[in-house]
Amino acid sequence: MTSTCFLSGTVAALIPAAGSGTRLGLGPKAFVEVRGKSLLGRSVEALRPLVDEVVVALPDGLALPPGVEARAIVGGVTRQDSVERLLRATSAEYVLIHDAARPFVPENVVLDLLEAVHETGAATVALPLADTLVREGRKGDWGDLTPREGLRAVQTPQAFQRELILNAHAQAVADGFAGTDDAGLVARLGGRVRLVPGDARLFKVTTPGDLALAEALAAVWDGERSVGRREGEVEKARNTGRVPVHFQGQGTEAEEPEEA
Ligand SMILES: Nc1ccn([C@@H]2O[C@H](COP(=O)(O)OP(=O)(O)OP(=O)(O)O)[C@@H](O)[C@H]2O)c(=O)n1
Ligand SMILES: C[C@](O)(CO)[C@H](O)COP(=O)(O)O
Repeated sequence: MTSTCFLSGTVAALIPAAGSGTRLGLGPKAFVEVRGKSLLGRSVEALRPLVDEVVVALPDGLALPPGVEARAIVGGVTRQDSVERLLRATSAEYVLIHDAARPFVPENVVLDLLEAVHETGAATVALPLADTLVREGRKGDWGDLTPREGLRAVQTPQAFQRELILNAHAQAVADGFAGTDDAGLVARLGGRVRLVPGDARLFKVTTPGDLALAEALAAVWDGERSVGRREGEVEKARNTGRVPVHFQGQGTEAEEPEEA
C-alpha cells in the first residue's frame, strides 16, 4: 500500500514499447537512442521514482536495453493489444499508461494526473492547440476551417483505476473497436475522463524531424538532471506528501506474466 495523501493504492507505470517505428525508420523505436540513452530508458527513468513498479511491453524476441530497470513482457500486434497485456500483467490498483515514444516526462504532470485520477478514476494529459486547423480539401488545397477553441491534443501519461481501464479494454475487444488511445476507451462507454494540462515536452517521437527536436531538448533536459535539479524536485514533492507512493522498489503480483 502507498503512503499517499490522495491515493490509497499501489501504482504501476505501464509502458507500451513494442512498436516497430515504421515512420521513424530506424528499427524498433523504443530502442532508438537520444544522446546515448534509449527513448524507453528515458521514459522508465522518469516514471520509476513515482510509482511502485514499471512494466514494459517489448517486441517479441527483444530484451530490455542494458540498465533499464523494469519488468518486461511481450507486446501485441497493436498498441491497444500491448496495453491490454500490460494491464493483465500487474495487480496494482492504479496504472499510469505511457508511450515509450514520449521520453521527456515532467514529474509535475505525473503528480497532477495522480491527483486527478483519485477523483475521477480516469485522467489524461491534453494540450491546448496553438495553430490554425484546417481539413485538407481537393488537390491538397485548403478545405474546411476547424475552430480550435476547446480542442486538445491528447498525450500520455494517462492514469486509471486498473479495473476501470481493464473493463474498457475488454469492452473494446468485444465490440471490435480499435481506439488510438486508452482514455478514449473509457470515454466511449460514457466514463468521465479528467483532462490535465499537457506539456509541449511530452511530444511523441514519431518522424525523423521529431528525433532532431528530441536531441536538442535532451541537451537541456540532461543538463538539468546532472545538476540534480529534477531529482531535487522529486525529493521536495516526496517530503511534502505529493509523491503518491512509498517507492520501495518492489513489484506487484502479475496475473498473466509472459516474460519477454
Ligand atoms: N504493437 C504496438 C505498437 C505500438 N506500441 C507502442 O505504442 C507507442 C505509440 O506508438 P507509435 O508512436 O505509433 O510507435 P510505433 O508503432 O513504433 O510507430 P509506427 O506507427 O511509426 O510504426 C510506442 O511507444 C510504441 O512502442 C506498442 O507497444 N505495441
Ligand atoms: C496514445 C497516443 O499517444 C495519444 O496521443 C496516440 O494516440 C498514439 O498514436 P500512435 O499512432 O499509436 O502513435
